[in-house]
Amino acid sequence: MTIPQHVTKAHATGNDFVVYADPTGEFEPTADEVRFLCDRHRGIGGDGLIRLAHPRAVSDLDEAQRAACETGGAVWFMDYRNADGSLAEMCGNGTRAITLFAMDRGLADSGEPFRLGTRAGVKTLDSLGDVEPYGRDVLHVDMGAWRIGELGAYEVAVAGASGSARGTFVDMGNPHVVAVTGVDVGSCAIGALADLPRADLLDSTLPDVDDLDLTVKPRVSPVLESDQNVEFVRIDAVNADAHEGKATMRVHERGCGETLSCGTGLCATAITLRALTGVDHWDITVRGGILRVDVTDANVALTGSATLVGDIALR
Ligand SMILES: N[C@@H](CCC[C@H](N)C(=O)O)C(=O)O
Repeated sequence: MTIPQHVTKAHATGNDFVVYADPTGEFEPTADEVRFLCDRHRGIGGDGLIRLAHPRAVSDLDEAQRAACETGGAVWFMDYRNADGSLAEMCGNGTRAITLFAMDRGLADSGEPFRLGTRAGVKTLDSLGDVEPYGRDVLHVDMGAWRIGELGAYEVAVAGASGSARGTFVDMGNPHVVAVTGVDVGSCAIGALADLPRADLLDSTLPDVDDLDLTVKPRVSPVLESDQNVEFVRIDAVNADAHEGKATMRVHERGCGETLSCGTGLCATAITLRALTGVDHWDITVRGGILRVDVTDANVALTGSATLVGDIALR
């Protein structure tokens, strides 16, 4: 085994992880070990596995990535693996879960900003305590720079549903395609999807977000070589004067399937909604809770809770 005997189960708004600290760098997991630990029937169960290690102990990093950690003041690195054993560049919810874990283990100071290395650069986290409506142990993450592709350049289809939606590519360090599938006409100044300024690019004939079957991987065309995470979004409310909006999102993640929450997916969602509506601040409901996303031209910030569930001694 290249995993330690003691691991911890954690989650951040229902996006769940097996986590452990590896200060000596001797526990880099194999893909088989990740699949075993994340297996919900034969293992502990998780959408992914996170090893907290020093950058020099993460074998896939190149010198430039290690140097970026040093320059950015990141002593610790989030080595993230999807449940299927694949590596991912970034995990927004994972940054909060592993930072809470680091604070709990005395590896990070909850009164100070924590700089965490990731394959998508150094992220800075601040602990906010309990904050309504986001929950307990809320952390704010500066997720850094983002990039959006042409609006509606992809077609997204879902198993068992007729119709399709237009999807927009967003690079959050990891790849996302965001499909806006509807507007709650009751609570929006916008009357319908068709009233959005770029409606011609977004016309959706998919059912409501709540009615989609995401047990099967959605089809995205043209195909992305990187594969992708896919978000399905309903706009629930827009207050253009206050620059605030509310939305509901569901996600099918690359490397594990539907999850209750996806931090990078929430950021990709808010970035796409901002491009459509001009609104910068979004409260987004996912199956695992409510999170806040604040977007500027330069960066995007994610705010949400994290939870340590328990410590497990492996046999
Ligand atoms: N759940 C994560 C994203 C995890 C990685 C993703 N599945 C990928 O392969 O890109 C998040 O909270 O961002």
